Amino acid sequence: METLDKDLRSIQEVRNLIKKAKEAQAQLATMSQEQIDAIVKAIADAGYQNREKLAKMANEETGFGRWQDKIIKNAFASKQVYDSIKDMKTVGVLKDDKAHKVMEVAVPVGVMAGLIPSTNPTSTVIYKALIALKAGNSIVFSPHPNALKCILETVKIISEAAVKAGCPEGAIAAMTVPTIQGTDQLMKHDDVSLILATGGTAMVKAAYSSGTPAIGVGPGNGPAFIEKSANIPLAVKRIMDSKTFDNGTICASEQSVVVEACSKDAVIAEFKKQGAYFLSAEEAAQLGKFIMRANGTMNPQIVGRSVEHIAKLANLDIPAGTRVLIAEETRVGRNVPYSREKLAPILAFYTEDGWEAACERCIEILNGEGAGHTMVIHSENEEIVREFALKKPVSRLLVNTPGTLGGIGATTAIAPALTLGCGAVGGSSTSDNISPLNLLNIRRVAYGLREIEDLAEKPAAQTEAASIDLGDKEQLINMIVKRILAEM
Ligand SMILES: CC(=O)SCCNC(=O)CCNC(=O)[C@H](O)C(C)(C)COP(=O)(O)OP(=O)(O)OC[C@H]1O[C@@H](n2cnc3c(N)ncnc32)[C@H](O)[C@@H]1OP(=O)(O)O
Repeated sequence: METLDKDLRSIQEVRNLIKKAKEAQAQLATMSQEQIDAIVKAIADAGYQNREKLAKMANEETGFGRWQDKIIKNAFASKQVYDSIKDMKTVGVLKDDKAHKVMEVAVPVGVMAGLIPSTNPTSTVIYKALIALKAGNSIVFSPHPNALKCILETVKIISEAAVKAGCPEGAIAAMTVPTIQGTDQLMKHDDVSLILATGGTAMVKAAYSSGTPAIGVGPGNGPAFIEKSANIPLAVKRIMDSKTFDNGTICASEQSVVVEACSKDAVIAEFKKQGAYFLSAEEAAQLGKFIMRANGTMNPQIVGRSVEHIAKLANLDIPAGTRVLIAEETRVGRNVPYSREKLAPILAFYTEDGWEAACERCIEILNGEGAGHTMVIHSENEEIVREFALKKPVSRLLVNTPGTLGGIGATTAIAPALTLGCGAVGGSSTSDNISPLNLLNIRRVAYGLREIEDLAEKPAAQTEAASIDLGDKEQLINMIVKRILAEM
């Protein structure tokens, strides 16, 4: 009875939020680029100013990650994302190609639904609000229930700042009673035009099945291949820094390391030197039981947790100061937990004979889970990087950079984003790092350049066409019939 009541309240709330968001969007649609940009700047400034408070709230509420790193994530989502979009033209005429007589006009999609994960809650709200508003849309958030408080606080802070900068009330809103039924209603509502879904596989699938256009992010599971020409200490440092960043909660983070047999010893020695602990077969089996839940999905008990926490959970005795746990693995599959996505400081370690075998292993891992997402290669050999680029089922092949920060565009020049498209192979409509340009439609105003008869290929026919009076339908049909008969 109580659940039913909660569901009804959630559905009713969603309907109200969508109604207001629709009215707000109608006003946004009349605003100039300058007015929209002022709102977007206010959101970015508010997110940045509150980065520490929101980071601490997210960490405290979810138990995931490290608040120190969440500050960096909030700063990234506000400042770096803002810098990358601030000069983007997103309102009115985007392009006017006088030579080809085609003009492009931006058309906001309307009201958006934003699903927010518990792993990156506050940063994802700031990021999604920025890109939605920059494209002239309003957005209603569906918070992951385990991160409700910090998500609502973020929405409050940025929406108040936006309203002060001229944003209509209701353009940025969040469900305060998040239930599956309420979120379902949000995703299926006729007045919602686009869903931006980041979260667990089930929620992303629900978004795709809702009948509303959706941009979703499938699971990541990126391997990092250390090719023999790589600078091993630097490659290991980047992997360690990446895997420990916010305790591994970002989906572009490395999930396994693949090395060639010839450099195995050197790589293991370097990992140990930098604070990794290689689990024995028994220890790996013991910890392996905690990686997945019975239903085959990632176990929240290990997600975003420190090595000490995970070791205690699995009753492992590991050296103090260990930063990452590594298990040697030779298999890949749904029932091989180390070969799956582990948003925690845990890595699988594969050894292969030569780079071609390593290449095949990376493909096998990605086809097992994470196809279309991201992988990393550490190499000084351009030829091998090129070969990898041609073959891998990923949307981002990162080279000589940490996966976590490279994938989101913090240490690379790809678009700064916290929603990373996984392409068709990953069940996504785009392989882009999502930016405002993915959240608007383009109306093309195209002038006629030639008449129908100019489309005929044969010069003779063109001459004939030139002499036809376009108003004379009979003459035009006769000419077309004559041409068809001539070609038979
Ligand atoms: C760029 C990036 O880094 S994006 C990273 C995004 N990736 C992820 O978040 C990783 C995928 N997430 C997960 O696998 C899981 O969410 C975990 C492991 C992190 C956390 O697991 P849990 O806390 O059990 O959360 P889970 O997502 O399974 O959802 C718990 C419940 O909340 C519900 N729920 C989740 N999101 C919502 C929502 N937006 N609205 C309503 N209900 C929701 C789920 O349906 C589930 O309900 P149930 O218990 O009745 O089945």
